[in-house]
Amino acid sequence: MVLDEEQLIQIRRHLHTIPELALHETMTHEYLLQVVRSFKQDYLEIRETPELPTALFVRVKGTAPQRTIGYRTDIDALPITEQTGLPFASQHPGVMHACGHDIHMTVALGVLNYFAEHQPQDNLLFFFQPAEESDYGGKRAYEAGLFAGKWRPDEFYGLHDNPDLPAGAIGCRMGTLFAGTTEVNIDLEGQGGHAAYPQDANDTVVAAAALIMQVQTVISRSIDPIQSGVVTLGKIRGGEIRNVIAGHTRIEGTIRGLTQAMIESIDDRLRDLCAGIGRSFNMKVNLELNQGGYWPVENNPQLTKFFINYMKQAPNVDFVETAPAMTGEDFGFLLAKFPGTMFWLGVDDDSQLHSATLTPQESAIKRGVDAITGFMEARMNKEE
Ligand SMILES: CC(=O)N[C@@H](CCC[C@H](N)C(=O)O)C(=O)O
Repeated sequence: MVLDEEQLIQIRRHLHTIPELALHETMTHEYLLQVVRSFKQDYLEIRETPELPTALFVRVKGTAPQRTIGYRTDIDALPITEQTGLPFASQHPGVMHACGHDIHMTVALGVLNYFAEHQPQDNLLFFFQPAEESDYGGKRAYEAGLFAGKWRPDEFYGLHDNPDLPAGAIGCRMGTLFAGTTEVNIDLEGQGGHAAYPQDANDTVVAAAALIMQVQTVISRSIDPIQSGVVTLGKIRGGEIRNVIAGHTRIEGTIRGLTQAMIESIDDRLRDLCAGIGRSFNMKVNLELNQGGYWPVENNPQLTKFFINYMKQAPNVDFVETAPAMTGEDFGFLLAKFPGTMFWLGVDDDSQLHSATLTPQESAIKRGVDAITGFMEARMNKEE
């Protein structure tokens, strides 16, 4: 039976109650399995992967396959305490689907459900991916060899919800859609001591403050203003009590740039600044930069042209040509391995992604499912 809009919304609401952090998506995985097993099984093959236990792969066997079309959704949530007041709000304290991955999963299930009922011409591969917000599950899956043999997509598609677009609208662009990112961890190791005797200690809070202010000059003074980049230091932790000088402070942040060259040049400036602070404050400053799989999301020219042309002329699809965004996505890694397209699905909300009040419009789900199934059917009827 093809899921109707109400059933899709119920699935989304259940997923919304059980958000889980990267690589810990066990309840989500179980629920996804349960839903997929409730679909018509004639053309489906479900695969669990001990190498990446919370991932789920589902293959739909085509009638006369010329290719395998991949579709990826992320499944993890964020360490945010929900403040929506919704009756189906998160039941997991301190964790929330604040980036809309509950919407992403539901759209993927809707598309899969449609093709479980209407056997496609090409093979389809659905990848329910753990760890998008951190820990780069897409890269992990690739490096564990999970896309080998019949599980290799010839082309790959995936979406992200977008509160700034009308509910159900599809947004996309040729070229770079999302930035590449580098996760930044900085540990300052000084000498703790009594608050009254700074001369005998080496204060990492003061050094961290100086470093944070210097980092603010990277974008404004070291980067071509015509291009763009971001450095956000989102977390700092140092010291335990007001009257003890902190011997250790940790800063965590993220670097963003639309090209790999930009990311690498910001990485280099950060290395220089950390080394300089280490020298001037006479302490160890350990900088760890980890790009993981968060490469710039580069849409494939040929496939994206076809995608955009389809969406522009499809009845019932509002298509919006979008600008590049500084959000990151480890789908960028997978798109560097397999050609494909990432796109936005509008969910029309005043709250931004990663906000405790994010409330995507649920009408976007069915419209997203219809747009994607229509696109996939059109793609299957194309020779190359
Ligand atoms: C769509 C989205 O919000 N993605 C995340 C990806 C995070 C990448 C990485 N963990 C980092 O923090 O650099 C984003 O924050 O853009």
